[in-house]
Amino acid sequence: MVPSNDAQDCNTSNVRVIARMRPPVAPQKPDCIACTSDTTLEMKSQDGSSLHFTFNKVHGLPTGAGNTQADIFSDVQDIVLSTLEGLNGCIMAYGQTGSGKTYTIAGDPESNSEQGLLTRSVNCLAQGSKEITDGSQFQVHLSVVEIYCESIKDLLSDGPGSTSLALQQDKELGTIIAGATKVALTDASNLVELTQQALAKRTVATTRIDSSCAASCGSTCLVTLTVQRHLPDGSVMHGKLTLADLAGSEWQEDITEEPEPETIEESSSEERLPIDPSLSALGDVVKALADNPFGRIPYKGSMLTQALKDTLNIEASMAFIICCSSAASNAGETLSSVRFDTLAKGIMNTMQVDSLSILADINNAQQSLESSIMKFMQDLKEEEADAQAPAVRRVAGMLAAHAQLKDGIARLGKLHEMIAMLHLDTMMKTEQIHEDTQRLDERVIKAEAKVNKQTKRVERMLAIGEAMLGLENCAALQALNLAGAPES
Ligand SMILES: Nc1ncnc2c1ncn2[C@@H]1O[C@H](COP(=O)(O)OP(=O)(O)OP(=O)(O)O)[C@@H](O)[C@H]1O
Repeated sequence: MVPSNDAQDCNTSNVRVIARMRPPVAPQKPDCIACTSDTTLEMKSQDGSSLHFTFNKVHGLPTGAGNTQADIFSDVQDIVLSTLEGLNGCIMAYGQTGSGKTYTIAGDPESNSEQGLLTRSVNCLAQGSKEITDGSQFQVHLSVVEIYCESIKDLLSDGPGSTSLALQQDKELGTIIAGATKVALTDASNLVELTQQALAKRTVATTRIDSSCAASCGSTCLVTLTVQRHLPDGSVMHGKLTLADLAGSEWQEDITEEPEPETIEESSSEERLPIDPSLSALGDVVKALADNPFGRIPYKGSMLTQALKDTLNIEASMAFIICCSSAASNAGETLSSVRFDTLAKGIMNTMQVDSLSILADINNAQQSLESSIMKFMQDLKEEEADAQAPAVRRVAGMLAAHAQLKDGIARLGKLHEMIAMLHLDTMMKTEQIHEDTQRLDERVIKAEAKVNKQTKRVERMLAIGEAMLGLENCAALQALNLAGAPES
């Protein structure tokens, strides 16, 4: 069996699998596993046959990529930074006890070169948030818990209830560990103390028979960095990064007997289960994601998989760091670890197949849409020819009606103007007539007064005339009398 997945670019794939070889510790037995390039591992069996495994990146001697803590971080740095954009990510260290999982995740926070992914991630978030200049405000919180025998313990607190925390669903934040201490971080300055405190509180991993548990358990440490980004428009983005230092991946049959150097054939049985039930559940989730990432994923299988739900899905970025030893005595475990990689790579392949089939669907849909549009255009052209003449006539009729209407409106406007002028003229004339009438009235009054005056004069003259006539008559009578006219 030779897994033959092609290596993907380590910094672009949503799911990446990285192998990290732990340097041999003297006096380990001769190497049985070696890096053959910075993406391939070769595992030699005692009979001279060999298996080859391909990863996104292989770190270790003699020909693998650099194996420093900084080298490992550079493979996952983009996942860390994506949390500033409101995305989720998960980086898991998987491998047998002593293979370097804690060294990879925590390292030595006091030493610059030995700092693990945690300290480097916090520094990276602090630097990355400074480089975002759109006015966003960032808050980063750290919580560290241990999952041991399906019980969640707060590693940053000794308070009451800190040993049996529960998982809860939050509308905005997704899956949260209720009551877990959250420490606000601005930089990595207090990480030395916090990391030491958390490591000291961690249950000593019991990968051999554990009398306190029904099933033998290992201790998994989950370090969560939550990022809140307050945007200038008032909205808030949430990103979450989980660093998982998984329980040792020893296999069940190994706990009953001292490990013997195995042949590859003996150790390649796929029936065996990891010693830690939560690792079995993790394997189920990874397998389900590989088979059908849009199907039902069995997160409920363990506390670990439930806690990882937000960061272990196809919308999140995932990195599996397979820590392994090159020593022959660890061949069985190393083979199991790299087999886990095959599962994880299955997710990657399924996602690629899915995206390829989605792309193919989109292409098909696009092609059928294009041909529908072409046909529609053709039909339209034909119909246009038939429909054009009556349509043009209709339009011409409408244009003529419109012109008539415009003309009518213009004439109406002129008429309105004329009426207004006429009205003004009538008003002016009425006023003139009114003034003339007044003047006439005044003249009539004056004339009447004059006539009255004349009439009175005439009446007076008449009266004088009558009086004179009377006097004349009297005088004539007197003269007659004086002349001796007979008395009557
Ligand atoms: N790549 C490495 N370079 C240098 N030292 C390493 C490396 N990997 C592991 N070590 C050393 O090996 C020892 C065991 O490593 P570590 O504790 O990280 O293993 P582990 O896988 O976490 O084991 P456990 O499952 O018991 O927690 C430590 O002393 C660590 O410093």
